[in-house]
Amino acid sequence: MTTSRVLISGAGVAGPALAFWLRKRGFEVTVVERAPALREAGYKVDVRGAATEVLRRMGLLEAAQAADTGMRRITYVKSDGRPIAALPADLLMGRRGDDVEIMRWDLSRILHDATADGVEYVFGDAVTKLADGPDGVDVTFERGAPRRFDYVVGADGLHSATRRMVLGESPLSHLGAYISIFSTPNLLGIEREEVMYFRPGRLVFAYAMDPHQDARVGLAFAAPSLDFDRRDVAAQKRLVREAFEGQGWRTGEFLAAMDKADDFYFDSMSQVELPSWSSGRVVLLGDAAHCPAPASGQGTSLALVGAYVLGRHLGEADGFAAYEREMRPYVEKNLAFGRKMAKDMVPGGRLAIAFRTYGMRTLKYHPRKEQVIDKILAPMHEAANAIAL
Ligand SMILES: Cc1cc2nc3c(=O)[nH]c(=O)nc-3n(C[C@H](O)[C@H](O)[C@H](O)COP(=O)(O)OP(=O)(O)OC[C@H]3O[C@@H](n4cnc5c(N)ncnc54)[C@H](O)[C@@H]3O)c2cc1C
Repeated sequence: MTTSRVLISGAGVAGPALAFWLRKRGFEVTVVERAPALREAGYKVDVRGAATEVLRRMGLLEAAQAADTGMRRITYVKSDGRPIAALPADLLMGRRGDDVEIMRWDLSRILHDATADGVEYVFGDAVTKLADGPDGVDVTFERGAPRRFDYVVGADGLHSATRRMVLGESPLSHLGAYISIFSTPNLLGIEREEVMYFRPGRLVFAYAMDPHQDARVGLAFAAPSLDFDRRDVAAQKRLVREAFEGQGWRTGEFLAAMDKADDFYFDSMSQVELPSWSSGRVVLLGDAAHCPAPASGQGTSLALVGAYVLGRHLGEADGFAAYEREMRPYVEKNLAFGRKMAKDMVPGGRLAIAFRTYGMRTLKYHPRKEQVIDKILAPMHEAANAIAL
């Protein structure tokens, strides 16, 4: 029997994780990544529940834990910067057992390094055309020579080009908010701390691991679907400025830092919901198949678990159907959770903020705050564990 050749488009989280399992099964794996190198920009992401078990089975849990952000505290502030409440990060984020919070690039690097030997990584290229036939998929690249693969996997994120090529335009489900995130000097001098500030229809957050290193600032705001060019960064920065100008606390300084930031990220809080994740010999994975929206905090976990499940089934007669059958209920739970979180992430009006502020103030003194938080976060833990591996 000849070795099956698999092309994975995207070296984020899902792509290298799938490469890990396929290489183990003896596939010849190529990963093509549009960026010229592993993408360094990013934010912190969570690995929870079933996904931590996947990292353990990969033998990478310890490496991920060693790179944990070690965030200690979440502080809510008023417009004059005075704290409303400061609570332990693990408590508020509902961290359990082996859950990991890690910078996206650290995780991506760990997965890449674990697969660099034996997997062909091609950076700075992208698929332009897929011709799916009975004997394989003929793939045309932007730069490289055309090649034939037995299977192609689209692990190319929320705006997946693979998805567009095989399933046509599928509109994203906009959840009513936008989020931007970028690096700034650590203006607050914080260490292993996240600071949050709420305004009607707006959320500002800033976190840093080290007082001497850059912080990440996030600016999220409620808005109906906006028309903007995804390549026009200056226009996106203008949208964020319009939403946050004059909003108090340190937002003016953050906006000034945003203008200088070269790792500015901006996107809609959106989900991908598809009736099917494959067509012929092409299959989608991770955010490309089922982005649950950043507010869910579950995208990374879905990507890792999806890679594990697809890695077991790819190449079997009914492999894509089995992958989808096992993943669907877990994905649906997390999409539902993501929709709920997107509503809660950015507060509505002043009343909603007053309610939240009251909750945070009193929680600090609540004798059973662990149980209160556990109850609030029960749907997250349920979603994170809604698959038997
Ligand atoms: C602001 C923000 C905060 C988030 N916070 C969290 C969180 O707290 N917890 C959590 O679990 N998740 C979080 N996420 C989501 C998480 O980052 C994603 O769900 C996760 O990274 C999905 O992995 P992926 O590999 O499917 O996609 P991605 O990580 O997006 O990787 C896709 C890769 O494909 C590449 N690519 C794109 N197009 C092409 C192409 N045409 N050809 C080749 N390569 C291509 C990209 O450069 C990228 O490297 C957050 C996301 C955002 C945006």
